[in-house]
Amino acid sequence: MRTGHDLELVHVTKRYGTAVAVADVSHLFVGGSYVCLLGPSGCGKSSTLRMIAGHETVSEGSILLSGMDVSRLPPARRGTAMMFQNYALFPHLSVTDNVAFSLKMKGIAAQERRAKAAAMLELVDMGRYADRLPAQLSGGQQQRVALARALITGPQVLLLDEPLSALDPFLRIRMRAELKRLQRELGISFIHVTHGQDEALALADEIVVMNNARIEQAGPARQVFNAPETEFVARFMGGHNVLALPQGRFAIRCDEIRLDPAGHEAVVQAVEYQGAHVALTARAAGDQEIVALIPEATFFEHPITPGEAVRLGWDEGRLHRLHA
Ligand SMILES: Nc1ncnc2c1ncn2[C@@H]1O[C@H](COP(=O)(O)OP(=O)(O)OP(=O)(O)O)[C@@H](O)[C@H]1O
Repeated sequence: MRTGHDLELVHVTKRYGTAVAVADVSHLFVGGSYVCLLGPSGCGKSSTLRMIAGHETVSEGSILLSGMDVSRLPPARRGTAMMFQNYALFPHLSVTDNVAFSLKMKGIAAQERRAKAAAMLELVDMGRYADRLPAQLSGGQQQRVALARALITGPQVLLLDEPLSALDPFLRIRMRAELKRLQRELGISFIHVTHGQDEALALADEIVVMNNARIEQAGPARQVFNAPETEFVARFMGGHNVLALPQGRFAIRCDEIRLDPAGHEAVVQAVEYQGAHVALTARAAGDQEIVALIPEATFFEHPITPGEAVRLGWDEGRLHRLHA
């Protein structure tokens, strides 16, 4: 559903010399939503984000924000702001001066700059670090400062390039909850580049999966996970088997496969304990590998070891036909 603050890519292509990094991509990013751009290394995610930010020129096509063509505007005049992977804070400036930097460039008076910076630092829970230098902060704290610095410009769209990749796993999960909270509170769009499926599932209202410079599939997180349209999306999102059946190729979630006396014969190759589930990797007729996630309690009623023959079944209705 369109809103007044949508961001729209219309047949956008990015070339570096003869190499095509983004190939004729069109997409509507609905205003006020959290979108994750997901895909393997080199698929064109960062190029897409940098074109939206204005840090990279568009080779062909246009970028519209709130109905206005911003493709040729400088970054500061687009209504977007970008938070970089390495945070890019000025090392010699205090936290407050880093956050207020863009306001200084706009010629806003010192008192107003400080008041706005203080409010932004409160928003990201960094008020008490206002006078420190970046080197005196942890990675997670530097990231909050970088967020405040991006948000102070009042963007309609915040662009985040792998914002969590430099954090340890514990902090990453905390910060992602924080990002989601901020997006909800501010009501603006966040477009977040990641190559982490879990991150995208946890955060996104919409997931846009890119592959080979194109959008392979886009939709609500649950839909992309549960109904992958292509083999690439099924394998990249994980948690699925791709089955070659007489009627065609299908995806089915690994937790939809069960031990079933009436099912297909297979020989167990590996057994992996995963806490809530046990993952059985088995080989069926036609050299087909099938992974079954069996609930832990069910598995341990009759534990299975590699080399054993099992029978695996599923509901036909849970199969999703793959289109490529
Ligand atoms: N400045 C550049 N000059 C030439 N080629 C580039 C440039 N930037 C990116 N590319 C190429 O464009 C393609 C897409 O790169 P991009 O950085 O957009 O991918 P990505 O999906 O963000 O990858 P990653 O997850 O590794 O950051 C890659 O093949 C890359 O080598």
